[in-house]
Amino acid sequence: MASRFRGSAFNHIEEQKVGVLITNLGTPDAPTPSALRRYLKEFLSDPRVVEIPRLIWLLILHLIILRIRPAKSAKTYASVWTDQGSPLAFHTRDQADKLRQQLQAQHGDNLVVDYAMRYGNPSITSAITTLCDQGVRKLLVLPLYPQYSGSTTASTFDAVAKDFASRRWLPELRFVNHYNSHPDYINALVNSIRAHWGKHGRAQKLVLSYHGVPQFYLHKGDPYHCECLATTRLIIEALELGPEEYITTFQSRFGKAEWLKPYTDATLKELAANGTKSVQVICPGFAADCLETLEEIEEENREYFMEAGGERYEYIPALNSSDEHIQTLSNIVNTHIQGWTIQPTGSAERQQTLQARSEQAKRCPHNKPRA
Ligand SMILES: C=CC1=C(C)c2cc3[nH]c(cc4nc(cc5[nH]c(cc1n2)c(C)c5CCC(=O)O)C(CCC(=O)O)=C4C)c(C)c3C=C
Ligand SMILES: [Fe+2]
Ligand SMILES: [Fe+2]
Repeated sequence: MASRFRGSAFNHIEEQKVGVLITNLGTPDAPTPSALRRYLKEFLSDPRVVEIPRLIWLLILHLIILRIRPAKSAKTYASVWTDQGSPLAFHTRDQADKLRQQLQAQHGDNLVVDYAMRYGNPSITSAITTLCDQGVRKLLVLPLYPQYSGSTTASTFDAVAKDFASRRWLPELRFVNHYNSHPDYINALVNSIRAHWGKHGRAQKLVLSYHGVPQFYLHKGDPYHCECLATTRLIIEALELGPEEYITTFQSRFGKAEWLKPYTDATLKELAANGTKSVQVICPGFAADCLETLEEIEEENREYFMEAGGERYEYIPALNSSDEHIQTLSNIVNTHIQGWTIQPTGSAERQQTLQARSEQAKRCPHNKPRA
């Protein structure tokens, strides 16, 4: 009888490894309407992302949004696309490569690192399968969302749980909920702002812009808004900024409902109209540069500010795969894997013994694939 549970091609007790899976939101495979349609369909069908009655939403999504938005979004994606693909894809890949280097230098190669996207590719299921096939029995998932939100963090957990529901032998799981006030993360942001000031001087106003969510998510208990404000508070305390020298805003509004306020675009227009001549914008909720920072903040909002009378507009890039960011992520991982034994890589001789046992173990019934 075919089984509904997935087995790993091979994972034997001898080969227990620790796996670290970093994830981000996801991005289309290409800046084309068809790739965008696929991506937006998966993303916007997630009930964690859009919380309006299912039937009504599915009608709006399929009859209106998926007919109009893919072509429009494809154009904006094309404006930030690189020869390495979508910025979010290549930054996340690069973060995983550097984090792997850093963690394996410390723990050896019985700790493995991979990355996945909540929507699109590489999927969470494909990454968990790759990790389990390598012998991972203890899995740490680190979503690269510093601030917790049901629409992002919890949705990532849902995808892991959905994958686990079809897996026979579950790895032990740990999941990082948030790191919005982690001292290393705050320091990394503060140092990045200071480095920018060192090169360009200060502006009149520091704008800390976070991705928005519908306002009713906050009223229903989502801690996202508070976590953003906490991140801001810790940054401005470290920089010793006064109330007139910074502002927290929310960007990337979608649809007609009210989202968290103040809106980034309206604020920048207002600031310029009221005489602020220079601003520096940082997006402390984005671990990597992506469409929402490169196109919306760096291009679109610059235009709004300059057209309304602003004179100097600077975007301070996301932490991406800077050494300090990788060190921060590595410290977060090390905190969360405490108590998990990672077997040393061992000598060539030990490797040979393990290899021989692996061959033997492949004949062991509980290691047979049960696809
Ligand atoms: C429709 C509702 C949306 C909610 C709620 C939402 C929350 C949310 N998103 C991010 C991070 C990212 N969002 C990105 C793109 C993006 N977001 C939405 C919609 C919602 N986001 C859409 C429709 C899109 C796609 C772009 C477009 O068509 O306009 C991205 C960038 C992805 C990329 O490919 O570069 C990120 C990152 C967070 C952190 C968040 C809630 C806290
Ligand atoms: Fe978004
Ligand atoms: Fe709040």
